[in-house]
Amino acid sequence: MDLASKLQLIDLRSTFLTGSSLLDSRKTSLRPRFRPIATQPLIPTNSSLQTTTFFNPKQTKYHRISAKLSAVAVETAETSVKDDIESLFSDNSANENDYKRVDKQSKIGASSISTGVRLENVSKSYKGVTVLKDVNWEVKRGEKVGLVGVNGAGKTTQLRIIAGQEEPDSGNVIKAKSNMKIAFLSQEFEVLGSRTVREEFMSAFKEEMEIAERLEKVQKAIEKSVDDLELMGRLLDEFDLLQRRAQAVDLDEVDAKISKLVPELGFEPEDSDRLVASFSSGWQMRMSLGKILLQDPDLLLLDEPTNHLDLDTIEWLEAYLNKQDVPMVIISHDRAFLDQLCTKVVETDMGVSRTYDGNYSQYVIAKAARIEAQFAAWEKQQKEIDQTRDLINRLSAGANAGRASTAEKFVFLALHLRRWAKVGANGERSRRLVIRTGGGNCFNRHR
Ligand SMILES: Nc1ncnc2c1ncn2[C@@H]1O[C@H](COP(=O)(O)OP(=O)(O)OP(=O)(O)O)[C@@H](O)[C@H]1O
Repeated sequence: MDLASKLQLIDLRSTFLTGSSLLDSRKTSLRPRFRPIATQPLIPTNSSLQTTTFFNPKQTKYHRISAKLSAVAVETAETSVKDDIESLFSDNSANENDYKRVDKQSKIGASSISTGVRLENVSKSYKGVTVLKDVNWEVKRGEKVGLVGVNGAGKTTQLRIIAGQEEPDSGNVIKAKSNMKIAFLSQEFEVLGSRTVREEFMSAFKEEMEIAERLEKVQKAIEKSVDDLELMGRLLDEFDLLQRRAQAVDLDEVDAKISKLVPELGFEPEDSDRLVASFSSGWQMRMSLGKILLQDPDLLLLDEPTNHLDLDTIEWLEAYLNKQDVPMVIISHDRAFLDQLCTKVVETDMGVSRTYDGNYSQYVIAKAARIEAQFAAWEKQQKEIDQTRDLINRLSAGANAGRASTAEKFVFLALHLRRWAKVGANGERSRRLVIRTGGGNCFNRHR
């Protein structure tokens, strides 16, 4: 395609930048500033295309937008002019690598799931110390899983494995889709005090921001490349590509989403222009959470989100999270918080996980009942052991008196004692039976 056709094509495609709510200059928006460049020849003056206009003059309204944008734009190092120009062109290999990285972390196979994530036989050790041992559980859409366990039990490790920040030593993390958006809200809220509230929300749209910023840079480069037709052709191609990407990510929707979310999070309209630093940690948490939700995550991981929050904010957070349908995993030492939210509790104890349906109170009751049942079974076993030991003692006495043979004693032991080794009060092997054939006691018990 020749240069004239490319310019014409871009002229048509650039209409996505016009006629939207984003043209309202009272609002801060994601749009970059596009100045009309028709006053300046795009290509040498001997060309018939010199008066071609491919940006809408209305877009001069983006001055304020651009200023906002630059505050959140990713800073680039000053390099040579040539490097600057080359950096404007898309690097397709980056996307490919991203894809490979994501694919390595997730498995989609026979046991795939339609929503959320499943841990299958996940094990993890640090420096030879086992933290997780064949851990199994899952979270689906509509479910809120509370991860509980003592300090150091491996709760955060599980979240980090799900988020792809750690690799399990063995086992699988089955994800509903390979490019799953996993959002992680920790107690350290990721906000920048020097941004305004609206800029903070805009920063959630990393890809969209990058596209908007690059569109602006490429446009400037096109203006400066009038003496180099080959370069201009490449830049126009890049511009075309970026515009198509901008259409795909739908920049208009970004702005609408932010406008909808701001009041939902409890902010007043005038708060949009206030600096993040002027808000308390509770309000900064709302911003952090808002940014996460703006990205429509497929899975939400929360690690101690209530730390440093006042009671009112915790209650607001409970109510807000309760309305969300996204699969959620929550680590919290705040039992009331877990009680309000959880539909399922996964306890990790000595590296082993156990799933309980219901909220935190139901987990406490179910766990108590399980321990009671185990204890009852253990007590029953103790009685049987004592009774059997009496019988053995009597048999031994009988054998000494010539009434039972050694073979008869061993048959008795085989029948009655093997099962004792299997179950302890906590379900573990609690006793080891050692049968001595010599004199003295018939067996020893070791706890
Ligand atoms: N990168 C690491 N290197 C070495 N040991 C680690 C690493 N990450 C975690 N651990 C150890 O693994 C164990 C589990 O840590 P983890 O943070 O998952 O526990 P937790 O249940 O979240 O604890 P807490 O409730 O205190 O946050 C701890 O003993 C911790 O010291």
